[in-house]
Amino acid sequence: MTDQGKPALQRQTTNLIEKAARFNDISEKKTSSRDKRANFLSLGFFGEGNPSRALFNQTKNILVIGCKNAGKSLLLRNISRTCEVRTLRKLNKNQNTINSLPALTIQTVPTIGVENVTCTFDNQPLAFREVGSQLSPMWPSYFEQCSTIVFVLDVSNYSKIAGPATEIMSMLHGLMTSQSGKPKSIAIVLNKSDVASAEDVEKVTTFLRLQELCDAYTKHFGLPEESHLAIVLEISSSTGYNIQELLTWLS
Ligand SMILES: Nc1nc2c(ncn2[C@@H]2O[C@H](COP(=O)(O)OP(=O)(O)OP(=O)(O)O)[C@@H](O)[C@H]2O)c(=O)[nH]1
Ligand SMILES: [Mg+2]
Repeated sequence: MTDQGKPALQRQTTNLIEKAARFNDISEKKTSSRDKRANFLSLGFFGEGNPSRALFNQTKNILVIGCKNAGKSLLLRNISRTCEVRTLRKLNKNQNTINSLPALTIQTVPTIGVENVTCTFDNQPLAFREVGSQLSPMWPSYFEQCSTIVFVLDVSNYSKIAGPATEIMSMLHGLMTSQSGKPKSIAIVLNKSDVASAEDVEKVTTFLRLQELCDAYTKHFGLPEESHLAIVLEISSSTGYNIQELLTWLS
């Protein structure tokens, strides 16, 4: 039977099926499977510029520890703000860098117990958990639940530096001797670098042999230096100095 001979409804259906087949054929040739996934994801369900990471990236659990008043809570406030501003700027297709935020002047209160903060940096979900200094004997029990540890060290007062250094050594030793699977990433952040009395961070790093400790830790797990498994970073939770660098390393 010719097309003319077919009932109208059947003809229309055949046309539609042929059209759909042609469209698929063209789309198949034009679009690689990767592009197709990106197109699907860019439908806008997930908000940000490259949402595939938000969908496929697992949340990273980050433990934030350090002595009393080291600046852990203020660091988390600044991290939250930096993530929000960066996301907004990206959405507005403004700029990707955040250089000009005013210093954070909010007052923090000593953390009793545990404080959780979640945010997203470049579509990587991050879950921070600050465990207050009062719980320092229990820090090792939190190691298991995280992939990364940020140890905050206050470098504004030289007399306060020796205590945390011992904590860092015992933490690294504990992690090296534990049998848990994947090695944890470690950032030792030298905070309050904005304070006039702050020790020269290179001096602190050398004095406490922090870089050597990080290198030994990385080597212990058979990883090259370039893996940046353990890093030392000068920051200021107040001015935001190097917060973006820390977030880049974390994500
Ligand atoms: N100038 C300056 N002050 C800071 C910085 N980071 C923290 N502070 C101040 O140090 C004090 C303690 O900061 P927190 O963030 O509460 O310290 P913490 O480590 O969370 O303290 P605990 O929860 O008690 O263990 C606050 O008065 C902060 O404003 C910094 O980078 N520069
Ligand atoms: Mg706190």
